[in-house]
Amino acid sequence: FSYNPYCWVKECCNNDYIPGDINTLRQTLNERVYGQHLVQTVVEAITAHWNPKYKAPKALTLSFHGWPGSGKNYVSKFIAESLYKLGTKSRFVHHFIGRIHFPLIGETSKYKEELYSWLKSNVTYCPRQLFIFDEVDKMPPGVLDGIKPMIDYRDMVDGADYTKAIFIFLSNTGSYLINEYYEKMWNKGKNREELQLSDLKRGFYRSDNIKSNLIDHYIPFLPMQEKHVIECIKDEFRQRDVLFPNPIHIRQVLDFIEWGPDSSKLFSKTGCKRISSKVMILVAKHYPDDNKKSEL
Ligand SMILES: Nc1ncnc2c1ncn2[C@@H]1O[C@H](COP(=O)(O)OP(=O)(O)OP(=O)(O)O)[C@@H](O)[C@H]1O
Repeated sequence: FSYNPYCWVKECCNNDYIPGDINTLRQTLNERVYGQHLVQTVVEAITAHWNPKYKAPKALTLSFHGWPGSGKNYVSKFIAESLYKLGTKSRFVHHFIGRIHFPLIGETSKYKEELYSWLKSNVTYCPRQLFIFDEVDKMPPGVLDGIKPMIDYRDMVDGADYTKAIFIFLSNTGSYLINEYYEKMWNKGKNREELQLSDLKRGFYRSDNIKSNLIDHYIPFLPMQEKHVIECIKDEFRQRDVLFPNPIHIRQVLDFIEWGPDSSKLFSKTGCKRISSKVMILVAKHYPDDNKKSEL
């Protein structure tokens, strides 16, 4: 552990606090994220990015696209938790939300300036920062222009080195395109896992908030089908100590979910969102504390 007593009590910019545990990330994404085989690209990208051998030429920029409730925030949380000892509570992990942090179009230049100096002071203190921008599609256009020099191919920008930073942009942009493409595949009887990154890339280029040549990896999140939602429901029961929920109760949660599109009713319109409140009610009603672990 660190010899600096300050670091015994406060988070420091060192390997103890930033272990960059890629193996845990790989395993967690494999085991806990359902139906998103393409997210493994993230593991490869981060492995290469933080390996000094490869000398990253720029900050790593990942752009997650997809339907609500398909796992974009969920995966970002796992990235933060495996790279930083304090996870999302780390002072090196920053989460900006479009509608909350940048609500007003008229304030665009102010946001741009503030964002620039905020990012700069953080990266100057510790280069291994994680910046997550959620709801990118709901930010006033132009806010992210201010950070372009920081994610471009440059060793130093204004005295700061951004090449070890990671930027993740989350949005629903392109989700109709992803869903339509996947529905067509499904109609042809193809497997979900046959979908490749390259199949969808062109669509993202057209509808992007940031200059597409500065994004290193576009990750499409596929819409959630019934079998994935069932897994999410079981997770919610497990979190409340119900290891073997009654299938009738799983069905009751499924019945609350709306399915679309009209042509196939293949996907949950809310992905795996809004499940927990339903599960909570069922657990309170049907699983008294003393027999939670067994099937009722
Ligand atoms: N692919 C998935 N595998 C397992 N659980 C998932 C998955 N997608 C979503 N969930 C569950 O649903 C919750 C909500 O998902 P999440 O917040 O990641 O959605 P999102 O894609 O970020 O949606 P939005 O576009 O509305 O921000 C997660 O906290 C998780 O519990």
